[in-house]
Amino acid sequence: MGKRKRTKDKLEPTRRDASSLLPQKRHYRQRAHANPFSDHSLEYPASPDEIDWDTHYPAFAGSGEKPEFADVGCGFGGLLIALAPLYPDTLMLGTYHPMLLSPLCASEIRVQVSQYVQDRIAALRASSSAPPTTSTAGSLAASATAPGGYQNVSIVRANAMKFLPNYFSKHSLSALFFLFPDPHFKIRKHKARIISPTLLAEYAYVLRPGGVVYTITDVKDLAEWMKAHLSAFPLFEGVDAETLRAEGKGAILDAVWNSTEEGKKVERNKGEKWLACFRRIELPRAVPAPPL
Ligand SMILES: C[S@@+](CC[C@H](N)C(=O)[O-])C[C@H]1O[C@@H](n2cnc3c(N)ncnc32)[C@H](O)[C@@H]1O
Repeated sequence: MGKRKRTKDKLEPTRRDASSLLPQKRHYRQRAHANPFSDHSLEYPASPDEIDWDTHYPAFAGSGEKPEFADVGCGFGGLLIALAPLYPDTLMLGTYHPMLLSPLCASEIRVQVSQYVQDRIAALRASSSAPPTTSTAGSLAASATAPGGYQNVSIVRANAMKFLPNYFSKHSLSALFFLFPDPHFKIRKHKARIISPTLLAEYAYVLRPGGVVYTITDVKDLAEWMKAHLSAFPLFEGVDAETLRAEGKGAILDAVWNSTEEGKKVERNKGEKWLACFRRIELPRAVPAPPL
């Protein structure tokens, strides 16, 4: 009798034992036909009070809790998934651009990616509430014991450059993340950058005094751009990593540095990363007037 070939089907059940609950990125590809400027097909809430947060965070239903951490441009959700068990009582919301094909995350087509992250959160929640199995999948095994069971994370498809205050009320956030944002290299595209003087006023509005803006990028020019704009804005001031670590925010810094999919890609490619953090201060500080 000849050797029997191990077919794909025969391998499937074993592989499924370990990872079937978690969605796989390769199943979430889609045509790249989206019109980058048409995000108006989405309906936006008129204000954060119109949002049914209970559907986002069912385990917190009726608590009146609202998101306190916002990851603007959350990609494949790495930061949220890393932070969720560290702050199980803090609600976190990630946003995506609803349509645009990111020049940097070329494989990310929003609808598909947001579906992937939604499925990822659902799978982590389900595996956290299920009795432990003999699964060897590290992330699932870890999720089964994760404090809070990922009930505190959710995402929305929303253009944060236009609608952030529709999701977050005044001073409601204690942390705002811009991790590896799209660089928009060309000068004529700089207006599309997620950090700009006009938008900083909105970020200062949704962040509470004492709250922190975390930025990181592997693009030096963008790092300088973000630092220059944030430093020049009267309601933000730079805060160094040592100070944040002394305040107990070291785990956040580690997640910002290590946990996102873009960050991991930069790591694999041995690229450099530039981290910069800024505190939302209570009263505007004097800043030098720009040269005429
Ligand atoms: C390069 S990816 C970075 C993803 C993730 N932060 C990471 O580090 O892996 C840029 C992200 O920004 C999001 N994005 C771009 N423009 C946006 C906008 N105007 N509003 C909300 N999200 C936006 C994209 O959907 C994408 O998730």
